[in-house]
Amino acid sequence: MTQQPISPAVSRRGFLRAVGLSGGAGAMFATMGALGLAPTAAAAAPAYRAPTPADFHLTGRGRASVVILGGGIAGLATAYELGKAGYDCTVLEARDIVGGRNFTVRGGTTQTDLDGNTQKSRFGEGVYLNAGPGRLAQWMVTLDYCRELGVPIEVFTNANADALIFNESAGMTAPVRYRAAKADVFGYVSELLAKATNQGALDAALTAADKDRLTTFLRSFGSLGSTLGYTGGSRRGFASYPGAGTDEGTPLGAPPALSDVFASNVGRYFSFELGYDQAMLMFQPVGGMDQIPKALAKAVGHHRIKVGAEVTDVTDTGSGVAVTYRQGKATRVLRADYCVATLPPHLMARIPHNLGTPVTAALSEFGVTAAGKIGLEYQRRWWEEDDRIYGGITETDLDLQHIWYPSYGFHGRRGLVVGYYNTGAAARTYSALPHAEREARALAQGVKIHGEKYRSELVSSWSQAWDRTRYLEGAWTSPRYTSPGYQLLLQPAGRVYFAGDWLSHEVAWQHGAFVSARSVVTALHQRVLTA
Ligand SMILES: Cc1cc2nc3c(=O)[nH]c(=O)nc-3n(C[C@H](O)[C@H](O)[C@H](O)COP(=O)(O)OP(=O)(O)OC[C@H]3O[C@@H](n4cnc5c(N)ncnc54)[C@H](O)[C@@H]3O)c2cc1C
Ligand SMILES: NC(=O)C[C@H](N)C(=O)O
Repeated sequence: MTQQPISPAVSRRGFLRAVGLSGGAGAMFATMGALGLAPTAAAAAPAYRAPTPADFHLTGRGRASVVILGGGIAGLATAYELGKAGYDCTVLEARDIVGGRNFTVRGGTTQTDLDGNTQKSRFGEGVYLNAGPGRLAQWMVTLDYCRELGVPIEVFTNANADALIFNESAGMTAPVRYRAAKADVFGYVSELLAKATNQGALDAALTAADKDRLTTFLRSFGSLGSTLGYTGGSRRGFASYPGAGTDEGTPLGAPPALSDVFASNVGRYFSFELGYDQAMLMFQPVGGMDQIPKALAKAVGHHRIKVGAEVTDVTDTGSGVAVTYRQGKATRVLRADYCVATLPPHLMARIPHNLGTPVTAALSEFGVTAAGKIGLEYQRRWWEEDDRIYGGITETDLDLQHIWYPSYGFHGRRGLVVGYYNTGAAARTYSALPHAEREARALAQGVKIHGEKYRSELVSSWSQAWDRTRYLEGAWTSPRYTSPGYQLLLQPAGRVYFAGDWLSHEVAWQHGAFVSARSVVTALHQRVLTA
């Protein structure tokens, strides 16, 4: 595919065009008209309803003690909600910090993995890596907890027309901007469909009026000419953006041939930003994702949370629970009326208990996905200065998979790029390497996209291999929703309840952990009130 320059100069007019404002409201209504959506038709649309119940309160006071295994989001949310209703909660967390997979790395963070390798972060002041969760959709209950707990949020840029696409296996030797790639794919697809429509290929499916409306829509959607051909245009962007006086700018030029555009396979990334869970606007807590568990822990009360406390046995005594845990050199037993276990299922399955073999079998059913991230700290924000990329994601077919540019600290001195965020086999390829080799591999690949500065301007790095992380051993799990095992774990095993994102339909999202916790808290409270 033709190489396109990626760092043209920007002007205000170019910006307005880029954000779709240059045509004003008239252009918007013209597009609505093309779609058959006259402003009056919109009035007939179903009334909007908020998607999820937001705030949560248990009614009535509960007088019981509860031991909560795991201080991730599900464990902390359980302690928080039960605590609000009067319960006496204690959280046992094996790591030396709360948050679980919600883990933010800053300067000074240290971690020893399952292989005994220790990293110590040298990130500078204000630089951080959200090694686990990074983004929140607006409908997620996670945002309600941010509001309730006073955790400020800011926009997380999940899609950016100025970010890049690089498909090495398709023969690309340089990246293309999303903007140009979208213009070309939308343009050619529209051209084909418009011409097929015009030639009668869709006559069986479309009335004459439908054909007119569809053609009008495709003209605008694909930026087609009067003969329904796609020939590029300003939508692709400029090599030099328009300037003062007589400077009309230098457009990127004609698009590659239709066949080359499809062969480049850039279109495979466009559906991502349409996902109900990945669509813009998305959000992140200001200062790092771990502001959420920090705020939860503060609200629960630090005296109720034991860190460095590894649970080693769970026994339902009939009249209560006895949980054995190791803290430092000591082994202790904590007794309570009830227990809520929020450890990852594959780890809970290994802990001795008397809850029955069907419970162990059900816990063992979950498949575990690997994922990894590397944070690359640079001495200057070259992606903003040189490449004009302010946040967002570059997509690749390399095993680094995704590069994330930061949605915080714009125009600051230093900054951090997520140099890979990969899952599955690609993640395991990296997790099998020591940190220095992960870094070297990530840099060798990133150089193909951003050039030698990607290597030469690096200051420090941190890599997180979730499958090699103690007390987690995976990024997320795959529930078998219809299996009797999954159904079994939705019920308490005697006095022991289970919670976590793995017991929700939003696995790999904190939302799942929160709603699972709410569900268990509700069931437990009901039982206590009616006992
Ligand atoms: C790479 C990655 C990206 C993600 N991206 C997003 C995102 O963008 N947005 C989003 O909302 N979510 C995201 N998630 C998912 C999110 O992190 C999880 O859904 C959520 O944090 C799960 O919380 P949890 O409490 O259910 O589980 P966990 O966080 O797994 O908590 C379990 C806790 O149990 C502890 N534990 C384990 N063994 C023991 C033991 N023996 N004794 C005591 N304690 C023990 C663990 O240390 C841990 O703290 C991502 C996750 C990963 C890994
Ligand atoms: N792909 C996923 O959904 C995992 C995680 N929730 C993320 O947004 O990165």
